[in-house]
Amino acid sequence: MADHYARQRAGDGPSGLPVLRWEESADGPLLVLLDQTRLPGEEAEAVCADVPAVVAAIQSLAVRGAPLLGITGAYGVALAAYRGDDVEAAASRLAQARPTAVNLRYGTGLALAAYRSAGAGDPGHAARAALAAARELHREDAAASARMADHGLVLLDELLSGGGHRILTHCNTGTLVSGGEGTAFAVALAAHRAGRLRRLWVDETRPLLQGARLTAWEAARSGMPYTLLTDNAAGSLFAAGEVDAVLIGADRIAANGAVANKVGSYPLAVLARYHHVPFIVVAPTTTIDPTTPDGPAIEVEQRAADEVTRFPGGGRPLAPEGTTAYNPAFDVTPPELVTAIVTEEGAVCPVTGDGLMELWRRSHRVVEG
Ligand SMILES: CSC[C@H]1O[C@H](OP(=O)(O)O)[C@H](O)[C@@H]1O
Repeated sequence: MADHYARQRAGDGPSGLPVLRWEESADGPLLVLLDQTRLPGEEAEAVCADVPAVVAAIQSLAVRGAPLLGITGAYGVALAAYRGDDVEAAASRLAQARPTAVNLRYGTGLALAAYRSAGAGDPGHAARAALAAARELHREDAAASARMADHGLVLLDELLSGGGHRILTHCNTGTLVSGGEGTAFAVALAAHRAGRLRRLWVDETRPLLQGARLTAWEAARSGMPYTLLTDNAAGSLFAAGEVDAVLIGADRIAANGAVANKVGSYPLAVLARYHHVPFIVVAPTTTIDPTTPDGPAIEVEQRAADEVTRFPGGGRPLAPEGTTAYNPAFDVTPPELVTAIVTEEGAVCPVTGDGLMELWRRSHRVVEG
């Protein structure tokens, strides 16, 4: 099976490349991804002709971010169906490619349900049904992103006084994680467009530096007033009174409102509580998992030590050979430290399980299988 391969596109300034697209080629369909491991220096594409290539792209974070993982998983099921592969096995591999972001399981489940309901009698029809489901999820996420931006800006204006908001964000939650303009970043972008973003503080987000590499790139493209900081510097910003609110995304939200998000989010929640700063999570309802009761039940992905012991991208050593490393991709913030959760259906503030489930029920279909 071909691994995903890079396809250079002539860089013409700020990227006009789509984050993800389905392409019909003479040899069959392709899933073409903006390779996020190459940003910000290169705007290159990872071209996936089969599911192993899609799985490799997910596991290498060439494509990443909970909502986009769900969309990618759905297209991956369609790719398997068009290729005549074992679609059930492909869906299982895709759903398990990364364990924490529930969207991946949800997106593959949607496309698989569409494929199954089309029936085995006409494989072409079943493949088209899976692709249609992926495209609908893609459209729905774009719409959800816009609605989250609106709800999030209203909440920010309610919680904060004055006109200029100083927002701290962690990891990357913009167009690179979404069918639209993202989750938490989309709220900051809406504040910027409304003239109410005084500063976007961007955590670099060790070890893979999604903040430095991706959020700074997106903020620059959008003309936002942003400043990069090391993760270690966040505490002194709070102490200096320079943070009005924290805006972050999520990879899985448990039924009681516990939030799994990029490692380093939980310390920010503790800092925010100590300094009486709102800690706001922005995520579509597809990130809420009613089957996960609480934070301890969330499986946290553990990643390779060399992401910590080497410069990003497998560069030269940062630590002596043989150094072991603790490298969880995420941590879990308990609901009592979360000021609000903003979804496309509205915000829950304060965070309660009942309030969260009400938002989930407003938009969620039950996915069989
Ligand atoms: C709102 S989805 C973005 C979410 O996903 C990131 O994780 P990763 O870069 O490993 O995919 C991070 O947790 C972001 O908050």
